[in-house]
Formats: sequence, structure tokens, C-alpha cells
Amino acid sequence: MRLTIRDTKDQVGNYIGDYIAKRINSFTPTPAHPNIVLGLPTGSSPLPVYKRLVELYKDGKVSFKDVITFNMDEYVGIPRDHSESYHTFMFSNFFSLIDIDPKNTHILNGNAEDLYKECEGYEAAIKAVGGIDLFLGGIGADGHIAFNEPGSSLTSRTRIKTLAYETILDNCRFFNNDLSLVPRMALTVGVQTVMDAKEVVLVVTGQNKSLALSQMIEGGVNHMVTASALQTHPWALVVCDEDATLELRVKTVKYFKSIEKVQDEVEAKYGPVASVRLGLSRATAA
Ligand SMILES: N[C@@H]1[C@@H](O)[C@H](O)[C@@H](COP(=O)(O)O)O[C@@H]1O
Repeated sequence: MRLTIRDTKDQVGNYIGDYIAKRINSFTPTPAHPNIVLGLPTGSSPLPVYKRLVELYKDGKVSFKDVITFNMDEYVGIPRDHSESYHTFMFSNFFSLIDIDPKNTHILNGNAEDLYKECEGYEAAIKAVGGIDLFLGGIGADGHIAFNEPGSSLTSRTRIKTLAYETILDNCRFFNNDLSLVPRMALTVGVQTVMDAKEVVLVVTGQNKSLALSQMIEGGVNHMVTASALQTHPWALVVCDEDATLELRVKTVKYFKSIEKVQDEVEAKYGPVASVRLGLSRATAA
């Protein structure tokens, strides 16, 4: 796992936005895997990433015409066009601002008649397009990824999930601070669904995520901090701001900063060719 630290959350957004655009632009289609497939999150943390990607699209530096997306999660039981549904979030903050074909965007339907079937179908749809190339994610204050709350199986797949009280409290701000309006359940991809992606990028910003970040990076792999499963992913990158590092050891921060410096030197020498970068960065991050 690599950790890249930037001063502010906007700089984090720019870094990840540029990173994803580079992946889209360097994607080589094959008959078995003709489109790049992204996994996408909602939440306040990824907003600067989406803002950057929209800017790059408007500047003609990236196109989403051939991009397929799968969102991480969706609430159960609120209408699709509810102002706080993840469907509404994705269309207002991203999809309606770029040239993506809505047919290529996939979001779990929290109002499906058969929620079990919906989840099984989602896993099958991911498989049918050749798997996810890059899964972008955020984390909850309790270290959850998607809606994989503490205690979730680290080999879980897309399923129905009861939300933790802490998450319901966190989300209350979006529902007029009225606890009774916050959905109690969600559909979510599993930890294993995220782990199956070829590459995972996590955006972690703000002091309120600092404890979760230190637990996921410095603690052991643990189902109480489901994002910690990424320690075993062969190609995971966490990008955070300085505020989010507050609970990390100084030694940890210095270590990851020094690794980035080496990577920069290697890239300056060999060039930012994606495949080369992938191989070399793996070596330096090991
Ligand atoms: N299901 C979402 C997660 O995918 C997201 O990472 C988390 C943090 O959101 P925020 O970035 O707003 O702190 O919120 C919810 O729990």
C-alpha cells in the first residue's frame, strides 16, 4: 500500500483526478476488456476529485465516452430521485457534467423488489465487463469502506447491510439532522468486491478521519476497520491531506513521504509510462 500526502483536500482531489484521467487515457482496450471500468464512491471526500475530473473533461483532456462505472452503494428505501440518494448525488455532482453514456453507469437499486437478486445481478454485471480496473473509495469515521460496517466479513460481496449507529449519526447532517429520516439499511459492494479491483485508490481527508486512517495503515488487518483489508491488496494507494495524518506516527508519515520522493526520481528518469510506473512503483512501495 502506498500513502501520498498533500497539504489540502483540494490538492488531494487534484492529485487523484489527474491520476484517474491518466489511467483512462492510457487504457488499452482488448476484445475481452474493451472499456475501462471504474468503481466510484459518494460522500464529501470525493467531491474535489469529481470537480477535478469535470475540469479536465471541460479542458478536453479526458473523455468518459468509453468509461463504464459501478457505484459502491445506495440507501434502501428512499426514492431514487430523493435529494440524498446516491443516484442523485452521482448525477448532480458528476455524470451530468461529463460525456459519460448514462447506460454505462451502474448504481445499485435500493428499491428493487428483490434486493437479493439486485445484489447478485450487480456482481454478475461487474464480471460481465471484465472486472473493475480502478476502484475509488472513501472511508467512514469508523474505518468502513463503502457501507462495510465494522464486523463485516473481509470476503463479503454485494449485499444488504444494516448501517452502524455511528454512520446513521454521521449521515444525519444530510437529512435535516433528523435521525428518524436517515435510512437504516443500504445495498453495498462487499470488501471482496473492492479487493477484486485491479487497483484501489482511497481518498481520506479531514481530522475526523485521522483515527480511522491510522488504524487502517498502522493497525493490523481487522474486520472492525474494514478498510484495513487493503493492506493485502497488491495495488492500493491512499491519498490523504495533512489533517488526516494527525493520528499517524511521525515515522510513518516520514516513511511514506520519502517513498514518494524516490518514486518521483524514478519517474523523472524513466518517464510516466503507465505500465513502467506500475512495475517500478510496486517495487518501491514494497
Ligand atoms: N457509504 C459512504 C462511504 O462510501 C463514504 O466513504 C463515507 C464517508 O463519507 P464522507 O466522505 O462524506 O465523510 O460515507 C458513507 O458511509
